[in-house]
Amino acid sequence: MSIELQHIKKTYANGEEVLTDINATIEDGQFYILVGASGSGKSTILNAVAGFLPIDSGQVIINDQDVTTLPPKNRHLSMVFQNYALMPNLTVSENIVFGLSARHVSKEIKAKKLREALSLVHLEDYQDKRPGNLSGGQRQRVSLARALVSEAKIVLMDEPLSNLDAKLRAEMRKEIRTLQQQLGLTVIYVTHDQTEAMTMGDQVMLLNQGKIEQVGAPLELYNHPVNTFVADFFGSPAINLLSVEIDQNKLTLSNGITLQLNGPIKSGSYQIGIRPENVVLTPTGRFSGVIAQIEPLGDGTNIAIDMKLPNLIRIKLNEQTSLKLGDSVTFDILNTKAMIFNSDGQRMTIGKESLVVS
Ligand SMILES: Nc1ncnc2c1ncn2[C@@H]1O[C@H](COP(=O)(O)OP(=O)(O)OP(=O)(O)O)[C@@H](O)[C@H]1O
Repeated sequence: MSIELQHIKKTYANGEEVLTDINATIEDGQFYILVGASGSGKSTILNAVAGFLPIDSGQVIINDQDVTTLPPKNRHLSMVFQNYALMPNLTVSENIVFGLSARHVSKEIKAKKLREALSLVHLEDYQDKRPGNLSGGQRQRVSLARALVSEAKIVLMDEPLSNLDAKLRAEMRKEIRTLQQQLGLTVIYVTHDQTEAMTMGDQVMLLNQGKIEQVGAPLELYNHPVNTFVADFFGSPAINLLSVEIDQNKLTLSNGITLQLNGPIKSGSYQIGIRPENVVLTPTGRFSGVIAQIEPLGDGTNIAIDMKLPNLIRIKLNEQTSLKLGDSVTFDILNTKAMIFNSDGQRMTIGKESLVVS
C-alpha cells in the first residue's frame, strides 16, 4: 500500500498556518518517519492521512485512490496513538482483538494472533486486566499490539514508545521494525526522537514549523544535511558549527586562528560543521584548548573543549578517559568530513577537496 501526499496545506481556525506545502511519496512496505520538534506539524500530517482532520488544500492518495474526502473508516488504516485510545471496560485481550472481532475473523486465527501480539509486547501476564489497572507504558503496548494484529496494511503511529522506559523502548524499536518487515506493513511513524528516526526509518522527513527541511534515508540526512538545521538536528552530541571568515584561500576562526584552504572559495562569512566523532585528540593536532566539560558514558566519553570561540568544541571519544576539567589538550579535525554552509545556513555544494585545510 503506497501513500502519496500532494501539496497538503492546513491553517487552523485561529489563523495559524501549521502545514505549508507537504509533499511525500511513501512506498509500499516502507517505514516512513516524520520527525521534528514539538509543534512542527507531525501529528497534523498523521491526522490528515488518517482522515481525522480536513485539510485546506492538497490530496491524500492511498494506493492510487484519492481518499482526501473519505472518512477514516474507509481508508483501511490502523493507528497507534500517544494516548492509547483503549476501551476502559474491555480487558487487554479484548482490546487487542477488538478490530478483528468486528471483522468476523475465525476463533483460531484470533487466538493465534492474540498470543503472538501479547508475547510481542510482553503482556502475557496482563491479558485479563483492564486498561485502568495498567501503567502508561503497558497501555501503550496494548495499543501497539492492537494495531499490529489488525489486518490493515497501513499503520500510523504517533509517538508509540514515548511512555516506555529506555530499555523497553530500545527493544520495542527493533521488534516493531522486524514485525513491520515480516508483515510487509507500510508505516508512518511520528517521533521527536532523532534516535528513533535514525534507527527505524527507511525514509525520514524532518519538519520545522510546518515545512519540510529534508527527506531522505537516515544516513543521507546525517552525512549530507542540506542546511545547518538538519545538521544540528541529527547527532548526539550535536555537530560543532563554527562561524568563519574566508578570504580566498584563508579561513579565519572567530578566535583569530587561521587555516589554509586547499582551493579558493568566494570570500565571505560561512559556517563550518564538524561532527564530534570527527574531532580527535592528538599530540600533533593543529588546535589546542582546555577541557571545559566531561561526560562519562561508560563505553565512551563526551568532552567539550574551550578554545576561546563563542561555543565549546564537542568531541566524542570511544573510550574512557583520565582527562580532567581544566587539562590542556591538542586536537585536530578530520578535514574531509568537515561541511561548509553559507551565511544563511545552506550547505555549499563545493567539492569536498576545497575544504581540505592545512
Ligand atoms: N486544533 C488546533 N487548533 C489550533 N492549533 C493547533 C491545533 N492542533 C495543533 N495546533 C497547532 O499546530 C501546530 C502543529 O501541531 P502538531 O500537533 O501537528 O505538532 P507535532 O509536531 O505533532 O507536536 P508534538 O510533538 O508536540 O505532538 C502547533 O503549533 C499546534 O499548536
